[in-house]
Amino acid sequence: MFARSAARAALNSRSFSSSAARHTKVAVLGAGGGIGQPLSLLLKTNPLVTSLSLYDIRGAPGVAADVSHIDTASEVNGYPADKLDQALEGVEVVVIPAGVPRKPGMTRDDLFNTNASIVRDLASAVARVSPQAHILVISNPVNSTVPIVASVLEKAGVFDPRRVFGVTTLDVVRARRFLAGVTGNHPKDTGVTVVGGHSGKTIVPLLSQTSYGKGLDKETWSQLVHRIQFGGDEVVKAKDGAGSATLSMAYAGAKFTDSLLRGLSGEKGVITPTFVKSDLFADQGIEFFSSNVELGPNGVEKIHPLGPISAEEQQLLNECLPDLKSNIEKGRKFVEQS
Ligand SMILES: NC(=O)C1=CN([C@@H]2O[C@H](COP(=O)(O)OP(=O)(O)OC[C@H]3O[C@@H](n4cnc5c(N)ncnc54)[C@H](O)[C@@H]3O)[C@@H](O)[C@H]2O)C=CC1
Ligand SMILES: O=C([O-])CC(=O)C(=O)O
Repeated sequence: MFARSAARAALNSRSFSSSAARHTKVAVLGAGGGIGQPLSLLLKTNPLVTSLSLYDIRGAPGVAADVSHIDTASEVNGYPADKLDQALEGVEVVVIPAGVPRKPGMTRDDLFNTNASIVRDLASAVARVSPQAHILVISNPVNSTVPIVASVLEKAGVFDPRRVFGVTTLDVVRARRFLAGVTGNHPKDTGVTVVGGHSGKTIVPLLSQTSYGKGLDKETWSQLVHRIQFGGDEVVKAKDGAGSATLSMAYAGAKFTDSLLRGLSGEKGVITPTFVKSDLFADQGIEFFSSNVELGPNGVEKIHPLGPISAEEQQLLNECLPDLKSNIEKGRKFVEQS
């Protein structure tokens, strides 16, 4: 009897302290867009989110009114173009899908001219209003927009490399799904670590590290790698001018946000690839790199090394690094010259 009531008391105190630790206010900047709307919906269903702040230069109050009727505990507020600072007040996690998407024939780098200044200005507002926030960058080109955010925060004197993330989760989601399609297994059994950056040849899937991926014949392997690297183009082509991946990206963005929130709330062993400031290839002048990262109460807790990779994967990595370096430098230079 005593043991049971003591156990119940312990449970109650644990749930009290964990809910106290989990009062997380999350902002979505670009909430009215193709990604922003379903992402806001998915975040509304996440019990780790207690308050959702939806901002866009177009349509956020409408999205917020709609999403706010969903019967989960979190509160939702929408903010129009001139209320960015209010949207960011007290926010701990900021997810940024603001910016233009690709049309057929464009590379992600072709988005730089429009999206660089959008991301720079949003990052400046975060630096001013909620400098402690964790920033999750979805806007492309991620290889450049993440360095832009870092540079803006550095200029403002508030950069903490543990709190800035490029969301590369869609590459991981695709790799898992496409590998399952090839092997006939359930995707839950075909997890793949994807490293590097988030565009074309900078996306490097480490299939040799998975039991289902390492036995593939050469032809199947190279088709699979190509599909993972250029999965975004598949969607851009199929949408035929109407944009790029939005629904799968919202899923991936919600998945990564959930991982971060679990880490922030003290869960151990939350490990996922994300594009962060990293020492892994710093000796080659590459400041940011996506690899498995352990997430914890402070954001990035530990950056894992790549682990053993095959000769073919080493070749992919060799092709990734020069492009990644120039994408990063382009982002850095943009803020220097702003
Ligand atoms: N990291 C990744 O894996 C992926 C990234 N993306 C990128 O995400 C971005 C958004 O894509 P979509 O949602 O499809 O585009 P979209 O055009 O449907 O939505 C973008 C939204 O951003 C808003 N916006 C523009 N400037 C803004 C500003 N200064 N402040 C706040 N909001 C602003 C627009 O009003 C619009 O509602 C694109 O750059 C796209 O390339 C897309 C898919 C995957
Ligand atoms: O391909 C695009 O432009 C959007 C994107 O980043 C992706 O789907 O991976």
